[in-house]
Amino acid sequence: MTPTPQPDVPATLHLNTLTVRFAGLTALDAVSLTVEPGSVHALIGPNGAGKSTCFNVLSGVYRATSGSVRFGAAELTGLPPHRIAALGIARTFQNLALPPHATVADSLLLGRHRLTRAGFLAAGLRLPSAAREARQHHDRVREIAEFVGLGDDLERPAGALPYGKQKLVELGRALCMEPRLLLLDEPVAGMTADERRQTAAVIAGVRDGLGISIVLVEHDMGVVMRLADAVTVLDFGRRIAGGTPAQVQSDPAVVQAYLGTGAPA
Ligand SMILES: Nc1ncnc2c1ncn2[C@@H]1O[C@H](COP(=O)(O)OP(=O)(O)OP(=O)(O)O)[C@@H](O)[C@H]1O
Repeated sequence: MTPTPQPDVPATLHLNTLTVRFAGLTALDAVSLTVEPGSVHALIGPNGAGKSTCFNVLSGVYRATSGSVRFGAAELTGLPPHRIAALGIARTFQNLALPPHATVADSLLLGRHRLTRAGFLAAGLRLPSAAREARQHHDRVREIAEFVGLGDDLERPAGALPYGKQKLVELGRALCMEPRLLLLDEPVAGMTADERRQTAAVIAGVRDGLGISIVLVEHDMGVVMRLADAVTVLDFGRRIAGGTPAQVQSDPAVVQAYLGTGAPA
C-alpha cells in the first residue's frame, strides 16, 4: 500500500562548483550537478571518489570550502544538519544507526520528531490535542511501515530483525520525516539478492508513488543501472561523466576510472 503523498512544492537540487578540501587533499573539486524533482540521481565512483563527502555536505555534516548547494529557493550552503532536515532533506547511513532495543514502531516514530507540534507539557498532561496528534503519528508510522514491507514487524525489536529488514527500518525512519529529498547511502550494501531486489522496489516506489527525489550512493551497479534516472560519476573528487545509466556505462572515462576496480556493468 502506498502512503498518501504529502502535498509539497517540487524542488530541484543544484550543486554549483562544490569544493571540499581537507588539509591539502581535495575531496570534491568544483562538482556541479542537478537533481530533478521526483527522480533518482545516482552518485557513483571508485573508493575515495568523494561520494560520502558530497553526502556529508548535503546533510550539513561537512562545510564546503567553496561553491554552493541550493534546494528549490533555499540556500543550504553552511546550514547545520537540523536546519537542512527542516527543509525536507532526510538521509540514511551506510552503517546502521538504530537504537538496539527499540521496537520498529518506536524507531520509526523517531523520524516524526521534527513534525511533532504538541509540546512536552501538553503530552505530559495528556491533553486531548496531544493524544490526537500522537494517534496521527502512529497511523502514519503504520502506513509507512506497510509501504516498506514492515507492517507485520511493528512491535518487534528493530535490532532483532534480519539485516535487510533493519536497513528498511532506516529507510522507513527517513520517510517518516516526510522528506522532499532523500539521501540514501549504500541502501543495499550487505544484503542478500532477495533483500536487494525488495529494497530496490521500495526505492522505486518512493520515487514513483510519493514523488520524492532521491540521491543514491551505491556500489551495486545492477541496482544503480535499474533504478537511476540520471548518474553522476566522480573520480578523485572530480565529476568525470554524467547522463543516463546507458550513457555513463559506455563512457570511456568511466570505464577507465573503474579499471582495476571492476567496470560499472
Ligand atoms: N574528514 C575527513 N578528513 C580528511 N580526509 C577525508 C575526510 N573525509 C573524507 N576524506 C578523504 O576524502 C576523499 C574522498 O573520500 P570519500 O569518503 O568522500 O569517498 P567515497 O567516494 O565516499 O569512498 P567510498 O566509496 O570508499 O566510501 C578520500 O581521499 C578520503 O580519505
